[in-house]
Amino acid sequence: MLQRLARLSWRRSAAAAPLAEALRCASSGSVDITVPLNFWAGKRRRGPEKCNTEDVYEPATGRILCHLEPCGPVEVDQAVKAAKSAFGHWSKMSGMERARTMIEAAHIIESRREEIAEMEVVNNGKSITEARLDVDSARLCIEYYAGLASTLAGQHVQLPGGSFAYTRREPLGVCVGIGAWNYPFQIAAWKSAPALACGNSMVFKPSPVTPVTAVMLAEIYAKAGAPEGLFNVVQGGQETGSLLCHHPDVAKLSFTGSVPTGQKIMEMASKGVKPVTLELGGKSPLLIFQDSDLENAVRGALMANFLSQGQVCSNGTRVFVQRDILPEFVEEVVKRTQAIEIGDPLLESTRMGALVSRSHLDKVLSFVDQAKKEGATVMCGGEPFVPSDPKLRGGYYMTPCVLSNCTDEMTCVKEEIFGPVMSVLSFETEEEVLQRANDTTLGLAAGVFTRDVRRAHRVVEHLKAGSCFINNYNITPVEVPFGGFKMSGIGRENGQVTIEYYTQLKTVFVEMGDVDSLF
Ligand SMILES: NC(=O)c1ccc[n+]([C@@H]2O[C@H](COP(=O)([O-])OP(=O)(O)OC[C@H]3O[C@@H](n4cnc5c(N)ncnc54)[C@H](O)[C@@H]3O)[C@@H](O)[C@H]2O)c1
Ligand SMILES: C[N+](C)(C)CCCC=O
Repeated sequence: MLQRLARLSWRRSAAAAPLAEALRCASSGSVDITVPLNFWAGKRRRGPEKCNTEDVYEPATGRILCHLEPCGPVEVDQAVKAAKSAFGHWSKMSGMERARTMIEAAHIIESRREEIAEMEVVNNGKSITEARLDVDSARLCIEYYAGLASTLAGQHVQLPGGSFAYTRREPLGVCVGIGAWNYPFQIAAWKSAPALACGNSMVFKPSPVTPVTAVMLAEIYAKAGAPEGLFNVVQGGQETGSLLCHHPDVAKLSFTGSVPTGQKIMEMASKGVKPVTLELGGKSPLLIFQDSDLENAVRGALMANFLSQGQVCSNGTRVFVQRDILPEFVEEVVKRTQAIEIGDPLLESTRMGALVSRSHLDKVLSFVDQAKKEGATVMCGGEPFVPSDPKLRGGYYMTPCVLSNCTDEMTCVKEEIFGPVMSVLSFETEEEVLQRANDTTLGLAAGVFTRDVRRAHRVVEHLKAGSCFINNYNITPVEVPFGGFKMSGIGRENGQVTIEYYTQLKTVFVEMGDVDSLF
């Protein structure tokens, strides 16, 4: 199935790139990608002729998957020019017309769901079950903003003497999207869908670690009838990213990634006074009160920590459990964590695949070592994992880890680990846990489990976080805004409010009488 779908899809691009034969896809360990991964003005394109290519790995096996050709100033400029030209046309279309193209793109994503999900797995290492949900979220986001495209409207304001003013919600122009590696296809869709719905065009730069699927989205928009240059992909790392941020024809920057990079993006944006959306890291608290439904609290804690091998910005990695239920909670969480099936991410039975890279795996494991040194107890996991299948032996696997006896000063409790490591802390009172939960510079998400409805709302009112969950965790319906407080970010993705981040308001005064001049 995988082989058939991958061949078909890459053959479709063969007219533009006779390199499609190079892709032989069957299962983990058998994919080679040699088709170009840059895309602008309607076509896949190679990077600069003389560039230092970078190896891209398949996390499940540790094999080289493809070679990244980072774009330089010439290519970035070509992509931005293409986007600028598409903007001229796209921004003049009605919302209904734009919606038609976007809905068609959503249909194509639906029909290619399996193939996109498989490519995401091959490049990112997450389980196929999760990758399918990510593709669904991307599609739903495009459908949702297609629905909003025709609703963009201004206000009419009556003024004295029959004069009036009205406001127009106008697109910004060429928007730049820069993505992280943990949700490559979904991030590309979460950024492009609202941008395009509002009449903007986009140049998107995926993480150099996961370059493969954003370009599939570019092909899909093109196939759906988008004007050439509407959604472009340039590959590369920080140099390419910074060329994009500084480009004078770029009107807006939307970034998903770490706090230190977000700070640099904001600095670069300040040079051109460009608006920014920043979706940054987190170290989110999950509060479990003793009156919780324990089964749901345990499920919530697992969802808050182990999706995508723990590489999720919103993860609730500081799990505060009220003292009376701590032993029972830890026992159950550990039992379920030990039962998580780790292995080939393309197998249906796998629940945890490989971390994204060797260096990231080493970093996560070093956090576990540090936690031990600082006095935390490893209740389970935290070790490298070597699957029995020989082809997976070079992959980047580890056993999911639960740490107990954690205290607020420990590194594992203070820093974003971005791996499958849950830190469990105990607390006595609501007041105490709120103070400790908020004692961080970050504020992406937070959760509370309790059966007491009044406490639930009282607690979320005091939690300083952009996304709060009551009796659930890590669900992100696209109709609902997502984003952080404090150093976790600026602006929101998803929901109606995001329209405001991809448009600007023009006010028009209309005089119906004579000019009342003071001179
Ligand atoms: N809040 C959210 O929605 C969200 C979602 C996913 C990931 N994240 C965060 O992302 C981080 C992990 O992702 P990462 O390691 O890819 O982050 P990162 O900051 O290292 O890189 C993110 C992107 O920025 C680019 N980049 C790096 N330096 C740049 C520069 N100077 N100028 C322009 N672009 C530059 C990278 O090439 C990449 O595409 C975690 O901190 C995680 O919490 C946040
Ligand atoms: C879909 N999730 C799991 C909530 C992830 C949102 C994006 C953050 O990394």
